[in-house]
Amino acid sequence: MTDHNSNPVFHVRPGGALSGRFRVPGDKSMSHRAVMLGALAEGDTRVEGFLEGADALATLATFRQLGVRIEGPRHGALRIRGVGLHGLSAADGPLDLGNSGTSMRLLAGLLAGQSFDSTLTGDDSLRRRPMGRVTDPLADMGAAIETAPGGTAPLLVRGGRPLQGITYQMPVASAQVKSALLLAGLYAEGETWVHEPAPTRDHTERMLTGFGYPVRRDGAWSGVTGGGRLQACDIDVPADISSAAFFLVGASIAEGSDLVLEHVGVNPTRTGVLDILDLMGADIELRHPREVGGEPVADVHVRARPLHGITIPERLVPLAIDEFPAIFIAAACANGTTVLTGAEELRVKESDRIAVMADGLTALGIQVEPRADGIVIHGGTLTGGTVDSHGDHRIAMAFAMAALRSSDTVTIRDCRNVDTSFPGFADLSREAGLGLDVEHHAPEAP
Ligand SMILES: O=C(O)C1=C[C@@H](OP(=O)(O)O)[C@@H](O)[C@H](O)C1
Ligand SMILES: C=C(OP(=O)(O)O)C(=O)O
Repeated sequence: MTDHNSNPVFHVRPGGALSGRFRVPGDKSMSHRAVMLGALAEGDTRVEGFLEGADALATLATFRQLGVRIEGPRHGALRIRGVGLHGLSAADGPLDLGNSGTSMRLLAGLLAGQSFDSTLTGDDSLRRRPMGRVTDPLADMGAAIETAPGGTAPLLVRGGRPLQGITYQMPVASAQVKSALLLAGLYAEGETWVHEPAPTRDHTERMLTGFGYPVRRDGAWSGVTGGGRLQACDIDVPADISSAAFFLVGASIAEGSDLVLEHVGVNPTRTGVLDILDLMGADIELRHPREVGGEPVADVHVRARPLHGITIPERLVPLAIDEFPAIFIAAACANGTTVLTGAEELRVKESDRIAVMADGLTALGIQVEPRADGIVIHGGTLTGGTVDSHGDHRIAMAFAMAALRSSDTVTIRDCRNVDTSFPGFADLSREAGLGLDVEHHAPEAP
């Protein structure tokens, strides 16, 4: 377990290979939604495979503050005593969502439909991220949400406002915006329809359907009608493909690697990383494809194979949006040049993932050309060196895998947030063959 009073530094020895068969922790997107929809349902919802990482735990703590009784998590199992769509009660203080953009944006929509006020806040990173993308369309529905100057958190979500359904075409392909509007739509008069400019993860739509709430889907449109009910159900959360991605890349780049990742969620709105690695020449095979609770799942077998640079098709960007830090490491180890465009969203994640990855790759001797909406990465030889993750969990884990191909130790600073999405990453990756040591640092005085 990570010591939350310290800011760990990873030291990763060069070389090695990854092998074994294991299951990475539960899907973060589905874990958030399981708690939210379970809380709003009538009856008890049992969840298995819940992600016990800080982001999903922030959502869970929020619903406890909103008066929902939740037992667990115990080894990924939860029992949520649903209170029904209108059964939440006002929290006794601000809701602190830590590092989690998904929690804040989805809750902005859900809480806009309540009879009471709520304040949503988070850490420094979350308080820098754009919230206007949800508060503007929610205002069109009749919500009253106050933001800090610049449209950032803290958000004061006023309750007791009647909401009306809207028809909204999203300017960015965002599952968080789509989900926020659909959740507000549960409380709105009439129909709420959201159009996505490119396919984004559809866990909200699938899970609402699993809870017996009708969702209409028509091409790029998703729609709900307010005033229905959610019926409790059982949810089996698969392993998170976004966490699996570090091992897919690590095993692809490290000669001699051979890994099986079990029970991975392979919803087609999430498998861009598999398509991109396939285009780069990776050896990845899906075994025993099956459907679990309305979500496709498979065991993923990966073996090392030389990769080559590619121009990443823009249509794959939203389908791999969280996997780019790992994909950039694959590109750095590939023969030739990889070009990414159409990915300006990476600049407003937990960190500016284009700038922070470009700096880290440069520090490890790789030639890169960052662009406003992407990056060009020239595959080369990784030296050792020190990189700063800027508190971004995915950047820390991506650079840990880079050491498999570096000539000297890779040191990664500011790894405290790895626990947000992947508790146990250090131990699991060590068991798989990574030479990772964790050094704990006391936090700096404010
Ligand atoms: O809906 C979700 O669970 C998520 C959607 C994506 O964000 P955007 O909707 O901002 O693209 C993704 O980056 C995030 O990690 C999780
Ligand atoms: C972008 C991410 O999460 P969130 O937006 O929920 O902070 C992520 O996990 O990579």
